[in-house]
Amino acid sequence: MYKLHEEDITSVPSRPRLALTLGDPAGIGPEVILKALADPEISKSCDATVVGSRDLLLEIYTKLKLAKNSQPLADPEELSIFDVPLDKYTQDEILIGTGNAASGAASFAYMETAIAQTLANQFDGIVTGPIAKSAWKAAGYNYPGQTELLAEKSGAKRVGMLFVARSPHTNWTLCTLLACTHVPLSQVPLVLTPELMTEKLDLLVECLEKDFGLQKARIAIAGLNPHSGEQGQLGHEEQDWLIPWIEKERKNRPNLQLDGPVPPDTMWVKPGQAWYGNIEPSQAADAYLALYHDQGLIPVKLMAFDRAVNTSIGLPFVRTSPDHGTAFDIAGKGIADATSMKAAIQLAAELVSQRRKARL
Ligand SMILES: NC(=O)C1=CN([C@@H]2O[C@H](COP(=O)(O)OP(=O)(O)OC[C@H]3O[C@@H](n4cnc5c(N)ncnc54)[C@H](O)[C@@H]3O)[C@@H](O)[C@H]2O)C=CC1
Ligand SMILES: NCC(=O)COP(=O)(O)O
Repeated sequence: MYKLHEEDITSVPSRPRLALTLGDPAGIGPEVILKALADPEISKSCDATVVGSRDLLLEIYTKLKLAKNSQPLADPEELSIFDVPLDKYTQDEILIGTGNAASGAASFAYMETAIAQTLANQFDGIVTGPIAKSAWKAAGYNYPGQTELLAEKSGAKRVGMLFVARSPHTNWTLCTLLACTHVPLSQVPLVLTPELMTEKLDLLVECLEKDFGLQKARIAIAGLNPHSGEQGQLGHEEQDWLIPWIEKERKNRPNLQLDGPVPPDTMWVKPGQAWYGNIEPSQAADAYLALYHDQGLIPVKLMAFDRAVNTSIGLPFVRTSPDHGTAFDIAGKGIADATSMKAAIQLAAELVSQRRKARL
């Protein structure tokens, strides 16, 4: 269904140059990067440069090697590393398993470095290790997430948070865009507007065309309230603006199939069936537009927590990230699963190749 294939990576002259930020060094970011780069399939898919503190990475590597049932790890001595050294005070304050001001300052510095280097054309894209927003805040950086920092530094006016996951059962691809992201639940109905929805739909359509080769996509759009408001009985947003907005967009975009507002609980039945192979993939939509963070991410993580990729769309370069967070509870134990980080690296490499080809 989608045009992306592994051979896309090898048919371009040079391998995609990817910056891999360590994320919060107190979390599992360094571990999943070292595990991912130990896999030859992953390391050959791109020219990877780890952006982070070399000394700290060596220290974490040494500890992880001693962990029980230690899985293969790339040796930092053999990796390309863009060193972001930390002062001794900051390095001493970093405690594996606890996000704090020091770990937040470190992960922020890695991101700033990777973004600056990518804007200076040293990299084609960034794969980010997970950070803790609270650690950024403790370090004095008040951003809701990495996406917002990326948008600000790159000057992108519009940005979208898209989760992409390929089913290991059927190879079907689940694409879920969040209309609003790090917004408290009480603010969601206030933040959602027809203008915001149009912006997100534009981004999604551009991405499906440019990155996934889909010109006539079918997109399912969730309702906000139970049963999409049950004709106003269980909430009014659908009648007030969501249904009129979808009808207007249907008229404006005749090449798209826009379903919705789909009752939010049943919206995920078909993708679940397509994911597990219980229906033909063609019966599911090409992409799902969820109205808020948990409406989209609970089903994505139920189906694909081990392999979904958080993809920023609308930036001037490729950015992907695993879907999981810092997992402080297991950091340093050597048990973190690197599948989502591997998928994030592979997808970034594919997207870079796809965009290069589109420019030819
Ligand atoms: N892209 C990013 O930077 C993201 C950052 N976060 C941040 O991470 C921090 C922790 O968030 P949580 O909600 O606890 O989510 P989390 O994803 O860090 O952890 C949730 C649960 O899943 C487990 N887990 C997560 N990744 C795993 C892996 N690769 N292998 C094995 N088990 C894994 C953890 O041990 C934990 O039990 C928060 O500060 C949050 O803001 C959360 C999601 C994405
Ligand atoms: N739940 C997604 C998430 O927290 C990722 O945020 P970001 O750091 O990629 O902006």
